[in-house]
Amino acid sequence: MAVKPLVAGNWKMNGTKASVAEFVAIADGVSPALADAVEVAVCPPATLVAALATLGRLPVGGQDCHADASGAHTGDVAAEQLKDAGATYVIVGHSERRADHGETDAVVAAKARAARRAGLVAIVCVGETRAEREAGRTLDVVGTQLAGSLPDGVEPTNTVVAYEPVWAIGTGLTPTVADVAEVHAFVRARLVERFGAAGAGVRILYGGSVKPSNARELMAVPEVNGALVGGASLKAADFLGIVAAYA
Ligand SMILES: O=C[C@H](O)COP(=O)(O)O
Repeated sequence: MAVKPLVAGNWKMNGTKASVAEFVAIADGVSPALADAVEVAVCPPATLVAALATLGRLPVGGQDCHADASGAHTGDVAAEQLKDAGATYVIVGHSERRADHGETDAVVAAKARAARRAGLVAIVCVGETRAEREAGRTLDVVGTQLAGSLPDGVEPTNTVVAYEPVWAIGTGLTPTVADVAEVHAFVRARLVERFGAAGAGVRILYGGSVKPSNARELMAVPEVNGALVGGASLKAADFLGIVAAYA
């Protein structure tokens, strides 16, 4: 099934009001022809979601959401609040959330359900640690995370999966093309097995040290339907250099 790729920037805990100019520079760099070929989105910190979304230039996403729609959860953001701020996407289950906040697969699935309830598309992250890869457990780990983190009823319109090997995030290291191909083929097979035809259309992004210099090679891997980009999404020139893999 032909799917339109997605390149999403995850600004993580970076950015202030001054970063709006960088977002505008990214949007300015996405020509109509490029926009036909690839969807480009930015997930800024929660403080900037409304400011960027209000511009109406590119889809915007949150980086996390609470499973509840409202209530006594100091410091958390509901999917409904992100939607209200103009978000289209929300990342859930990023390995930094899993590590820093002890998020389990069940918690991630509850957040993905919350995203759907609010009308957001959940970008559900999975990926193995270095120790797990070295122990030959990559597919086991990714399979378990997928089974536990994806709620029932996944459709291409409500869910994106991001495969992000933890050891590749922010390190400059990437898996070989063959390793990326193996994991993405595995993820696709699991999606189709569980969700049937819908699973064939769900976009599977690769994330972890994607740069302008390696984007073309990584984006050409079968079943890689785009990228989730951290550090290189903070500068418009770098991010657009990655998006250009689809030009
Ligand atoms: O969500 C994005 C990933 O964690 C990748 O980060 P990175 O591109 O800085 O390696």
